[in-house]
Amino acid sequence: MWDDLKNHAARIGDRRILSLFEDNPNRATEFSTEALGMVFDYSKTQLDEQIRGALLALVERAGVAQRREAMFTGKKINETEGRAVLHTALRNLDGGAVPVDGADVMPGVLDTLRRMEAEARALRASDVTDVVNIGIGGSDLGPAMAVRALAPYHDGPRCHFVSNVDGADIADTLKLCDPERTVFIVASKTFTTIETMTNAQTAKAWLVEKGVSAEGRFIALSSNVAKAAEFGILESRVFGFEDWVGGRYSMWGPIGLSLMVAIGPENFRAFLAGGQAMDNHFRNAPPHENMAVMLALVGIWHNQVLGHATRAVLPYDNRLARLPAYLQQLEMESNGKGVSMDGADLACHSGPVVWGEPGTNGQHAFYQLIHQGTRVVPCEFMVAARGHEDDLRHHHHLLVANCLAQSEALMRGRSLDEARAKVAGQFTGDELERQARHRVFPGNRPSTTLIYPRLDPETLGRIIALYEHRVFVEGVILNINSYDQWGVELGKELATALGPMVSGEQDSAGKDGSTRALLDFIHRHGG
Ligand SMILES: O=P(O)(O)OC[C@H]1O[C@H](O)[C@H](O)[C@@H](O)[C@@H]1O
Repeated sequence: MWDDLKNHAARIGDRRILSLFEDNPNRATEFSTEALGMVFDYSKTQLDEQIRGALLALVERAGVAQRREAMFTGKKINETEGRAVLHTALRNLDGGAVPVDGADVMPGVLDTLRRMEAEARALRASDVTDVVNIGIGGSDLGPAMAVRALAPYHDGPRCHFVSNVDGADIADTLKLCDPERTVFIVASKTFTTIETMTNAQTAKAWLVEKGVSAEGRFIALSSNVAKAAEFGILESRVFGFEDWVGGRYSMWGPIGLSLMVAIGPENFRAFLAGGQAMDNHFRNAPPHENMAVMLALVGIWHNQVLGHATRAVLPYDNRLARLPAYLQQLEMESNGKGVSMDGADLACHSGPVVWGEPGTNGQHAFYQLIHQGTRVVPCEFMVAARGHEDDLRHHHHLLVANCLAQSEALMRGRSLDEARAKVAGQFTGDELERQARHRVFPGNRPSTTLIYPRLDPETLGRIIALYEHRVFVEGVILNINSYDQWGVELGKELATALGPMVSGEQDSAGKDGSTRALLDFIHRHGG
């Protein structure tokens, strides 16, 4: 199968993407997927009928449909941790029963959702002005991204996000808060993560220092209810979730509490409904009309087949500024693995490096490399037809024009002849030639565009669920367990061992020369 795809790559050679549009006037519709009011346009890539067919054969051969049913029905597809993968249950608002080990998880899910709603309503009605979410990774990136994304719906208390163990993070945040009117949400699935526990203790100490009782000022979001109680958080303010919710998939449940406080329970339900609608689409649409499947296949084509090691996520939607960071965890922690399900070396490359920034800012920074660098960076553009600022429609028109211009420029490029014509009035002879070469754009660079009406809560839910399912499909095709993260363990172990060496309680004997020299520098400079 991979050979088949490699043969297609050889067949197309340096074929111009633009010529595919000339050959087929319906290409834009035939090579895009429409679902739930959004369009995923992958026509500005090299995909043709045959390549799409070969990619769809991968879906069939990997058993994506069977694996998908196994996920939705609570089978323990996270095999290295022996867990089901059921973040979809958290948004299964009007769906049926979801069994894990023979018991329906839905009554518990809906009960927790109602408790969260009561808590959010109480907080929104209280004199609390600031809510600080203390969490990291999956207990931070989702709500932090979404609170920013849905700013136009934010009518609750201010929300802050403290994640880094760097004291600067919490210190800068606490400066903005009134201790009498601040509530801390300690978000940690395990309730053992050192960064989060350290920040939570610092928050508690800050309240004490300010003469404010910590009682009633802390809420816990965790699957380790016992640990949360040990920290002194009232049981009624602990919102639990089960081990079948992975950290980076957890914003749909209790980890989303800060978002619910910000935008209100109704809007949060709309976000969940958007996710659920994408689940239904993913579960029911045939592969070639399935947005998540096609998004995954385009990714596989660019990364595993053509060998482009990175992909850029470029939202032309400033409120999605944290989406690239969110997707970095979602995609790279899920599919950044070198071993397949059965423990063998992966037969192809793992998932790509994901990076990006909102447009148009990125254009004035790194797009130079995207247009003229020697490596190809497949770009994933995202844009809303309409913004929220109706009185600033001219801004939105410029934003959209830039988004469309970039994908067109990447595809079209600028030939040497065109470049010569650009500088003909300024230079002559060899100098004209030299100057022209600098102005050539190779073009033929692939991009996709996800376009949606407007970034409202439901649409955000659809987009996030879409990317979750894309990761799932890529993971199944690569035969990766997308739901564990053993690769983060070693650094944590070594950090624990290094702690006393940094503080000077223990000497650094046995460490490598570089680590010892760095420790030495820190000690010499008062660290
Ligand atoms: O929610 P927590 O248990 O505190 O975990 C926070 C994060 O830390 C870990 O190191 C994992 O790599 C992440 O997947 C997780 O989201």
